[in-house]
Amino acid sequence: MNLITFDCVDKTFRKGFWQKTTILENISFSVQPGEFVILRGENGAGKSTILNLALGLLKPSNGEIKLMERSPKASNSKLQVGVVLQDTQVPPNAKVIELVQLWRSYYTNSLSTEEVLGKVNLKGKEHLDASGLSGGQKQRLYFALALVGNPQLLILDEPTRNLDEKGYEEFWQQIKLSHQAGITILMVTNNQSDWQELESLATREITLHKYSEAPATGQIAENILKSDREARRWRDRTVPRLTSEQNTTKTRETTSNLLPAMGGQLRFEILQLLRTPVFLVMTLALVAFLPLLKQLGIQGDAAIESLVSICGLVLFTVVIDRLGKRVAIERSEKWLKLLKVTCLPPFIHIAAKIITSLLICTVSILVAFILGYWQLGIDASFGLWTNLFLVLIVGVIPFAILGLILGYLLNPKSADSILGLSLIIIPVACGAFTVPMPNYLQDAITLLPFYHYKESILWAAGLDYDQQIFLHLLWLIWATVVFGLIALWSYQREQATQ
Ligand SMILES: Nc1ncnc2c1ncn2[C@@H]1O[C@H](COP(=O)(O)OP(=O)(O)OP(=O)(O)O)[C@@H](O)[C@H]1O
Repeated sequence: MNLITFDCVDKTFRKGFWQKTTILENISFSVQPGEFVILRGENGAGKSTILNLALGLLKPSNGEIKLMERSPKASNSKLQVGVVLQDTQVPPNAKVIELVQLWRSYYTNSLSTEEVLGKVNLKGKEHLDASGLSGGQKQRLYFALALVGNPQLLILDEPTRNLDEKGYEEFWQQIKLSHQAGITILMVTNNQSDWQELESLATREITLHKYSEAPATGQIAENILKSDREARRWRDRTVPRLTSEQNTTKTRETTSNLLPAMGGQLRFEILQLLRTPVFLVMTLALVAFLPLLKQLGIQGDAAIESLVSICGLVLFTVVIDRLGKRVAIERSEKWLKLLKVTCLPPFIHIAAKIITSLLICTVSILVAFILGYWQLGIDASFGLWTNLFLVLIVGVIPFAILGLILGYLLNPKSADSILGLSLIIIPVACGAFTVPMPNYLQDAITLLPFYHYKESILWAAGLDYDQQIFLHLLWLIWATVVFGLIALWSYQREQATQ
């Protein structure tokens, strides 16, 4: 079994609208269990591109790539893979221990937090803000995250960058132990001092030539440094082999960890939310406008109508803005890239974000209802409040998914402008404010999911609506399915264009 297979792979990048640049052409190689492979080459030759392709972060222009005998885009291909890449970031407001615990929740066979922090000597730094760590400490943290899942394969891109002398020695100590324990390693390094260590460890060296300077034999040249038998003898000298029973356990334990991963991701999102409560405060501030309506003498049906309009607007703002902008920022800050090289399935990432936003929505609706009852004197039955709550919260799900789509497709600046604009256009389109418009525009509006959300809310609130509730609910279900599929596609597309 090959752990990594590249079969006749080409990679071109777009340069401007029309032009394309070829970076890799006809690249074939494989990495087998137990190997320690060095990938070297000049700056810009395409080494990181090869690693990004191997991890499914980029799509090959031609050819086939397999990671652990699966498509590298499938999250379960990374169940036994630990990764340190260049150009990734930890999120702001997350502590070292929280990141390690988050990673632990993804893997069934994970190491304990203590063990993994001990391996990279970050003990005592558990409660520090991860984004505030020094460059070398961050590099140790990335290595810790790579080791957490107890991987069989380590993919490391310039892992010794920024390490001080002590960090460097500790890193190589861990690498030796990992390799002795049978972990396969693919490492990219241009650091000259690494070569001293690599001389005794590496089993194979792959040299990558720049596409434009490649010899007739092709872009890659392989050099065996240690025969298979020699490498195995070296490992056998230092570690006892796994018994067949231990081997079976290891294989059995590599199924995905969906529920704990969902729990871990949710806990992490909620912590992030509580540490940056701007959204919660802003949302509550908007809802707190309700008592003003009392001063204006608004009562009865008009009071319910105002209440549901404000709720709809607040919910829409929360899901579109929070999800869209947050995801766009996470992408540009390369935090998403760090998540994508784990085995976290995309739907868990998407679901955890949506659920946290729905939590903010729930708090806002409850505050609005309490104010409606207390300040505006809305005396509705328990059944009506419940029905209204359910329609408000369930009906906003397609828009939450739409927010995610925008976040995956746009950069933070464009996301900000488009989201800002939509917050004006959509309420007008839904009739929250009366603006004269031609008939054809009014007809076109009935095709928008926003219109169906508004009509469903009016129905739930017992107000005047167009008597087509099943049609509206069907439209919202249809929009959820279609937006859900587009969200998964845009997540994949984002992977392909990073
Ligand atoms: N997403 C991208 N879009 C366009 N060009 C890209 C993209 N990613 C990489 N490149 C180009 O591909 C080439 C190879 O880049 P890559 O980072 O793989 O090289 P490298 O061998 O890892 O370099 P280094 O040793 O400096 O890290 C570079 O010319 C780079 O500009």
